[in-house]
Amino acid sequence: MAVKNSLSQTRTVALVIPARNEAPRLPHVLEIVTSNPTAIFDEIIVVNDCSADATAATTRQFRGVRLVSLDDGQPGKGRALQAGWRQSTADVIVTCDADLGSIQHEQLNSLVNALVNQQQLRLTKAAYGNHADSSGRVTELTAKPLLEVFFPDCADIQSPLSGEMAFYRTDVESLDLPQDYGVDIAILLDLAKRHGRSSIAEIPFGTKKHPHQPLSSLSIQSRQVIRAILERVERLHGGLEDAIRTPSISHLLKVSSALGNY
Ligand SMILES: O=c1ccn([C@@H]2O[C@H](COP(=O)(O)OP(=O)(O)O[C@H]3O[C@H](CO)[C@@H](O)[C@H](O)[C@H]3O)[C@@H](O)[C@H]2O)c(=O)[nH]1
Ligand SMILES: O=C(O)[C@H](O)COP(=O)(O)O
Repeated sequence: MAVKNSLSQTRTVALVIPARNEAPRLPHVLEIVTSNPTAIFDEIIVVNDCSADATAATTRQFRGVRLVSLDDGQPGKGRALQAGWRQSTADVIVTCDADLGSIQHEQLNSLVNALVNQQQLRLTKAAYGNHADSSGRVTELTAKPLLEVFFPDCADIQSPLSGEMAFYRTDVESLDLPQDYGVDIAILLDLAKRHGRSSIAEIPFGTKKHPHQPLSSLSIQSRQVIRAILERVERLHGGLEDAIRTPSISHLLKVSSALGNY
């Protein structure tokens, strides 16, 4: 069921779903991705990330879905994703959260179709909502402000933290990625650095329906996202000191002094 691009090159596609304690929500996502005849996945891999619930048993109920189980007591979304795609030889990897109430198979197909048919693209990502009030809290309060300051080329990305993405397996295999929630923004920034901002495209996915974590959990997630961004400031800009001399920081200082007038 591999996908052909406009040059009739055949690409194999794997869907990787990281799942930690997702037994109640995973069946909805798996029903959608396994039941549609137009789906383009050669394999579907669920990575059960140290779950304490029936995530593994739930996955086994779906024929044709491969289960990768991590049970060393060191969970992390980034390492679950990487464990998933390391089990695959597919050309294209699609990632999708296990808890999405809003996912449609056409949306995942469109990530792959855009990637393989537009030669300049190396990463396609879901874009959710269309204004700050319909976006995520970590996205608006942590990721976007930091991107504006340190990576202004990427500041227009609507959903930099979306977990629904498509990319080439060989492209990400050589990246040094975080093991935690920093992984999505790290993939974005590393591929933007390697191939340029124009290699990334967002695909509208409408409104995201997913469980909302309490602030105490999002605070941890936020720290992980900050660490991933600052590590890239260090690696890509040569440290904060150099980044501070860039026009984006002077812009920020102007903005903050303007805000001081209120
Ligand atoms: O240790 C973990 C934590 C999460 N997950 C899975 O990863 C996915 C996303 O986790 P979730 O807690 O639902 O993330 P959100 O709070 O919705 O976070 C958003 O923002 C994160 C930070 O950028 C992204 O990683 C997510 O994909 C994105 O949905 C889900 O399938 C989880 O089961 C794991 O496999 N291991
Ligand atoms: O994507 C995000 O910013 C976080 O996952 C939080 O999302 P929420 O505010 O929709 O719960």
